Amino acid sequence: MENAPHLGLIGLGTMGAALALNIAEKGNAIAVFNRTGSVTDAFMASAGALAGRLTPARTLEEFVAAITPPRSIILMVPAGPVVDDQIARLRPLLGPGDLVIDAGNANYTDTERRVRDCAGEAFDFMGIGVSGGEDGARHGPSIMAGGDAAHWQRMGPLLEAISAKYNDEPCAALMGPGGAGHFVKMVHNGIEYADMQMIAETYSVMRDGMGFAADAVADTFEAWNRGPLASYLIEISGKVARAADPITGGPMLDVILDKAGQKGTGRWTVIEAQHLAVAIPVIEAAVGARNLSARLDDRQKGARVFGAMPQSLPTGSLDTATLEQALIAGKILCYAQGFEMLARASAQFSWDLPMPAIARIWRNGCIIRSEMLNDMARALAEAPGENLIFASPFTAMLRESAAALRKTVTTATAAGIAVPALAAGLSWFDTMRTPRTPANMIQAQRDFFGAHGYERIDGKDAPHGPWGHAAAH
Ligand SMILES: NC(=O)C1=CN([C@@H]2O[C@H](COP(=O)(O)OP(=O)(O)OC[C@H]3O[C@@H](n4cnc5c(N)ncnc54)[C@H](OP(=O)(O)O)[C@@H]3O)[C@@H](O)[C@H]2O)C=CC1
Ligand SMILES: O=C(CO)[C@H](O)[C@H](O)COP(=O)(O)O
Repeated sequence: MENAPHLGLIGLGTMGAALALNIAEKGNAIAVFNRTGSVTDAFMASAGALAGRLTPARTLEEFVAAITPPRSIILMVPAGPVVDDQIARLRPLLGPGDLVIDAGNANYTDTERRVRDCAGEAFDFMGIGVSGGEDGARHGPSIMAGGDAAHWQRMGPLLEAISAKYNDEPCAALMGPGGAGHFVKMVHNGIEYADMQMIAETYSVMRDGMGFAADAVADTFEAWNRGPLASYLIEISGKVARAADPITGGPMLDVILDKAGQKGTGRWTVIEAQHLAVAIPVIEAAVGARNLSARLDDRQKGARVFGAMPQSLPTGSLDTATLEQALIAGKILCYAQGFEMLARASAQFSWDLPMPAIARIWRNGCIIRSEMLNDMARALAEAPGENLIFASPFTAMLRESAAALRKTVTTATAAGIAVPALAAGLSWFDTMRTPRTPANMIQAQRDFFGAHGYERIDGKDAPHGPWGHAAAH
């Protein structure tokens, strides 16, 4: 039976190879195919004892023929046209009962379109979000599935088996129909961008403002990883800061160009947030910071024209305990925005997203896994409709940490250390506790130039003005 798979996987890159081995390790036979045949050979050579459960194929025809119907075929290829191309190539080879599963980082609108397009086909289609990088894919990722109950009934047991576990609970769940799984994965990545950016901002304060060498930065992150900030991203930040460059012998961080890459999921999150009219300024700032990081020439010109930033902080003006509290506050505010976006999408698209389950399956396996997500899962279960800042224990944590966030943002800003994500979190928080914002001025301006109208605070009728329109010229 080992060589009669119902399962297949296309795309033996970083994620696909690791996922295929994970699937095989859990006792499943699986056929594998990769566009470049030599990659398949290298993959099989590295599979060791698991090779007996793997059926390599040289052509797509051979691959499909090697899978016993009903077939479940996982795609692990780059998002976008490559997925459409793979589906088009598979179309003539598949039959009733077959299921194609896109496990890459697809844009959820593409997934919705593919689900619609497959409605008239013999085979079926579902999209799942997978997080955890190579190690997660190999040993247990977090899996956000999109599809209907029948899809989950069919694929759920396998997805749960290969997923990470938190206290024996699988970090895999059905998010909702169509593109819901990929939407949740997209927001996961938006939060990932923001988490990473805020950590990088505290690194900047330590490096540029406090004169910390890389080892001192590593010591700080290691210490934080033993407290409320304990998380995969803090852990790897400590390891990154500790690493030495094999060429110069100096800190690895010091030789890495400060130009952040991005494949699009963070940008998609920001775009979708605008469509949903939900404010996620911490994630927006993180995406903007990546964009600005690419403009090295302009940044060098700016330093020449206006004077270089940042400057050192006055001695004793900030310490690592304050920075840690600032990051705790920033993290809570960022997740509050991310979960609010998920709640808004859930209502807008009638998805009924399982909010507590989302926090639960992010507790392990994925890149944003952290201790705090356990409390978030509990808070979302107790008060599903409530923004996290109003939920226990986060209200109390914010009361304790908000002053540190303000001190960090103001002190860093005074020294020209850019902390856009932390500052965006603070402004959002300040707005969320402002009973009367200056939006009355916006409404008056809109009515002045466009007769858009406004509401009065006393509820009385207010058609327009009075603005004395001659004054406009
Ligand atoms: N890397 C990560 O940490 C994570 C990645 N993802 C997502 O998983 C998917 C795969 O990523 P990853 O494994 O990192 O990517 P890799 O670049 O490592 O692998 C890409 C795979 O896709 C194949 N491929 C590329 N272009 C084509 C094409 N035109 N036609 C057919 N096959 C093609 C490659 O085959 P060949 O060998 O022939 O080039 C290779 O097998 C992406 O959607 C990514 O966003 C999701 C979570 C984490
Ligand atoms: O999905 C992921 C992690 O969850 C991938 O690693 C993704 O590539 C990260 O996004 P980017 O490359 O834009 O930083």
